[in-house]
Amino acid sequence: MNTFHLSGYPRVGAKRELKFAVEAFWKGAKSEAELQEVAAEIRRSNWATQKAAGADLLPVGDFSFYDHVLDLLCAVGAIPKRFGFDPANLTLEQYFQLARGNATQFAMEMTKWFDTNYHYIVPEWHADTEFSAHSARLIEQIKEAKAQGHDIKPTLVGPLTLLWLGKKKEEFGCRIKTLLPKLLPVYAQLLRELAAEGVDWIQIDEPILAVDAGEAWTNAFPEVYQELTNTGVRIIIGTYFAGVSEHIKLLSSLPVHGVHIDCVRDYPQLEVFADNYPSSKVLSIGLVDGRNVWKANLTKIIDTLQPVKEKFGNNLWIAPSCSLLHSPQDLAVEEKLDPEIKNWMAFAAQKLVELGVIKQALAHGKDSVQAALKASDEAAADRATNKKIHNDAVKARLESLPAGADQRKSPFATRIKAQQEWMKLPILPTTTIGSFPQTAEIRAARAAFKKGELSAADYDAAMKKEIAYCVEIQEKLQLDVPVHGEAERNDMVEYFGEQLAGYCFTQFGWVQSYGSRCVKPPIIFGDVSRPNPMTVYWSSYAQSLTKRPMKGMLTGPVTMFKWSFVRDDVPLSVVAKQIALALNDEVLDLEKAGIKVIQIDEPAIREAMPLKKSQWNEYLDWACEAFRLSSTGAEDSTQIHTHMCYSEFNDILPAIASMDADVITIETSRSDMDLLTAFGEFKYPNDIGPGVYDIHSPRVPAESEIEHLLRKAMNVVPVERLWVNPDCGLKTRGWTETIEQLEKMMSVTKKLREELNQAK
Ligand SMILES: CN1c2c(nc(N)[nH]c2=O)NC[C@@H]1CNc1ccc(C(=O)N[C@@H](CCC(=O)N[C@@H](CCC(=O)N[C@@H](CCC(=O)O)C(=O)O)C(=O)O)C(=O)O)cc1
Ligand SMILES: N[C@@H](CCS)C(=O)O
Ligand SMILES: [Zn+2]
Repeated sequence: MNTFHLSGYPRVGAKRELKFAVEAFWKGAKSEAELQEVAAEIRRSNWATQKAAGADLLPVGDFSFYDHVLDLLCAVGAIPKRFGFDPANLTLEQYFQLARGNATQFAMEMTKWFDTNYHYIVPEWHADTEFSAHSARLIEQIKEAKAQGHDIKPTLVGPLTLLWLGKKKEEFGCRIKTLLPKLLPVYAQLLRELAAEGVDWIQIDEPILAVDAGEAWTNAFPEVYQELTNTGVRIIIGTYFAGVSEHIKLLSSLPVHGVHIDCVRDYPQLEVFADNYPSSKVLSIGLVDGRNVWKANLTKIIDTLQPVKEKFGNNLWIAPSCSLLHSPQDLAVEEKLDPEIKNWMAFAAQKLVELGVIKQALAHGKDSVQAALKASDEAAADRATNKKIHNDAVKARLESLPAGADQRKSPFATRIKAQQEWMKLPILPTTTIGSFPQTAEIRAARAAFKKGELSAADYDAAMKKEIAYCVEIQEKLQLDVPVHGEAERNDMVEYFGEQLAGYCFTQFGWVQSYGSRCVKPPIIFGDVSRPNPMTVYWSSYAQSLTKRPMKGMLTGPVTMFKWSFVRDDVPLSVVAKQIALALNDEVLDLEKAGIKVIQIDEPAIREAMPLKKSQWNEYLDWACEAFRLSSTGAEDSTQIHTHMCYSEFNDILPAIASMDADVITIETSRSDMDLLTAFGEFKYPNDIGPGVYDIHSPRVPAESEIEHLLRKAMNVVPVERLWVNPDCGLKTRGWTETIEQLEKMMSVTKKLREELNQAK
């Protein structure tokens, strides 16, 4: 029999039960015991669903109250010393403080998990970081699963990937030389403790094999896996998100018991591994997409796997391409999706059923799953030809774009003069990134409106009241370029997805973004266009409340597709450019309505980069072209902003410059403006607004901290090109701290303006 296994499942609960329980615990409205009960019920229900679908080895270690990388750091005792916590006696309260900060300590940093919209907690590495094994939490969950009658396979991020993911907090040379000798025995100790608990198989994920991590990292694999294999557990190495064919020799020679490969992201590697990986070891093949919502083509998958089975026998295992953490949980609860489109989809629960069918077909032949294959074939055929997907006008518009259609009318030097003429901004102009606090009242009003308990007129009035308050606050603060605050938006991507043709959206398709925060990515199923203006109404209303130039706010084409589930029948470049043209309609309508400062956010431009460097240039060419297309045709005097956050941008500065936004605002405060230094050295040509404080914390920075960052910025960017703004949007903040933070930002700006004016 071919083992059906998986490495992870959505953990927030089908209706986000964990999110609500964790947030209640933080507020003191739920005890730890009550929170643990909710968590145990989620695990129980997840395992039961997996077992019912036919899974043979169920994951343990995929559940987390905040983040599984943070859990692993706790298990290997590598929590930052600055918190002063004892890793052997870490409480749940302290665990959350690591992730969220406390009165004296900043939260640990978080960043994107490879090319996903999931954020992990970044390990903090010092030369003197110490490690110690703490397996109790994992062992409790192993016992829990076994008590429920399950065969299990715990999954952990591997030691090399863990080291690679972390950030050196001071320069101490090579992490492999300094830290690996300390981590490895502890990691091995952890495995020995699991072996003593009766664990037979463990999956150790080393996704760094799929990125270009470099030779030093790959060279370390043999010694590490020799040591870990000596612990008595059987190891399958997990890889995903890109191919690992280039490491076939290394992977074949490691003394482990198997490997998992993602054949959705890299189909050709299936043949490479089928032909070259030793059949005495387990080859786990992921052909069911863990990163998207489309049904698998079951007939094709079974036909592909059959010859592999002939060579590998029971050593062929089947699994989703990666952890299902990145999938929405259950399509069955969706009541409002167009039934035809819904029939093309599979969420995590349905993907398990698909794997169950594949397993059955491999064991008993295709005839034994005839009905399931017929349904799968019909869905695939319908999706390939359905008219809902195709819009000839959209295709024709894209195909007939003239050469240079992506260029503004004049170069930046001319445009900025036309903009300065009417904007008359002071030196060091101030702005924010767009969103203001999404309060419980705003969310409740929207929930009531969606349920039909609040009329459209009352919802409209409630949002206008929020916008008016937001503008009034910015007037008082004397922010030079105000925003409307995005109160009417559930999310910066979903909001637009709801209004664009070619997109559909779910009621419950939540995916964890970080900690208790989730997003509900909309789904691009066909050609995208904009039937009606999307933001003009709200931006015009906001502009009517102030004489200052109101900044309109759109989400850019790359971020729109990257934070959506995307159709997989056309290249991403086509999807991005279709969205760009839809956004371009909006830009021109905003301009007509008198909104002449327009921000097109692209926070996902870095995360959308292919994991393999060899594919970067091709991606950057079309991604930057798509961005430029979205503002094409705008007048010189219209000022286009863009915004980026959450990522390192140093290595793509020329591409960012080629986007040719008049102003870019970027997250820089958490790296103490290091990123900006790169912008300065590169001589970024247009205006730039480096974030002067971190918006992820309610902490109000001291004026001296903001001044330090702003002075650093003034040293690397010509002062006439420099803007002042926070790092990112303020939607996760409360009003009290927001106002205090912005007051500090304004006060420092005014002080420096005076200084600059006196120096003239
Ligand atoms: C900038 N970020 C974003 C990313 N991806 C996106 N798609 N969007 C982003 O903004 N990736 C990188 C970062 C990640 N950062 C964040 C920050 C904050 C959140 C967040 O707050 N998420 C919310 C859900 C947001 C939402 O869609 N809200 C809806 C539904 C509100 C809701 O929960 N309603 C309740 C009832 C409420 C009530 O009655 O009071 C319900 O439906 O049950 C809305 O506003 O309408 C979260 O709470 O997790 C995410 C990523
Ligand atoms: N305009 C968005 C950008 C977030 S990256 C906001 O302010 O929330
Ligand atoms: Zn941002």
